[in-house]
Amino acid sequence: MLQHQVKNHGIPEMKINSMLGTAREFFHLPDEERLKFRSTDPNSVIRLVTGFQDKTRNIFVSRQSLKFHSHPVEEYKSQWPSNPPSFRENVGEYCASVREVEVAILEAISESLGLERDYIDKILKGHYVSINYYPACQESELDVTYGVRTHTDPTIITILMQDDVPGLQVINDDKWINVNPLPNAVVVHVGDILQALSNYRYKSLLHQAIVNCEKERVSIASYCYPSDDAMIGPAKKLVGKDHPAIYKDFTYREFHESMWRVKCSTAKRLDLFKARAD
Ligand SMILES: O=C(O)CCC(=O)C(=O)O
Ligand SMILES: [Fe+2]
Repeated sequence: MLQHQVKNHGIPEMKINSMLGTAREFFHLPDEERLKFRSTDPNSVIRLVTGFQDKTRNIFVSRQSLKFHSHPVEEYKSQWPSNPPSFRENVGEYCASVREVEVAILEAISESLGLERDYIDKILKGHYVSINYYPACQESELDVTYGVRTHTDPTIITILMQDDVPGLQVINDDKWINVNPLPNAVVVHVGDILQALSNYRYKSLLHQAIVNCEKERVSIASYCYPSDDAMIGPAKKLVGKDHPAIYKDFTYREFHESMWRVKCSTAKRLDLFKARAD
């Protein structure tokens, strides 16, 4: 499994619509209201990231995103925006529902690997949300404007909810394919941590988002990640004579730290933790 759209996940349609509506409202607020959350510190509890020019490739990355910690909801809620007034309630309810889906999927993944059902739950810590907003772009900017550049997520899994505007693309046999939104479905991506932990049985997904000239687009990414001290090398049960360990043991803290320190394409991020240099 690289990526799946999952329906009947149990998140009520009403909560999905409220979440997407609140997200849109937030990004329609006046600049000064949103920019209060701007920060370049990746460790801040909440931060707004705005569009920027990637000079090395001469492209404009148009995504704006509000990124924040969200589990447990009660611990972080007071630091979330109070404008629009529905934000804390709608986002809190959505996040609590997503968490349940996340745990169920992680249990199924653990079992599919022949590990104890709670193997991944045990190292699970947080849940980090990125509310992504892609303004409609001008036709003339199409060649130079990206939504989000090609990347893999530094997560165990990511649960992505998109509105009804297409934009997400995933790689399949070296070709980009569109993941057109299905009503109320969530997209589940495998992230880098699951790739390491599963000793490459699951492979993290290369994806990107393109922009649309007719309509703005909103997506909600829920990133599920381990605690700082969690060991995220291959599970011992998945290593043997026929399956040498592809990665060494490392902590999530080491991974996270190197992610910000070492400038390399996200697809190469895990190479730093390989058991043997090829
Ligand atoms: O908006 C999308 O479809 C993709 C967003 C994404 O890849 C992310 O937030 O990591
Ligand atoms: Fe992503």
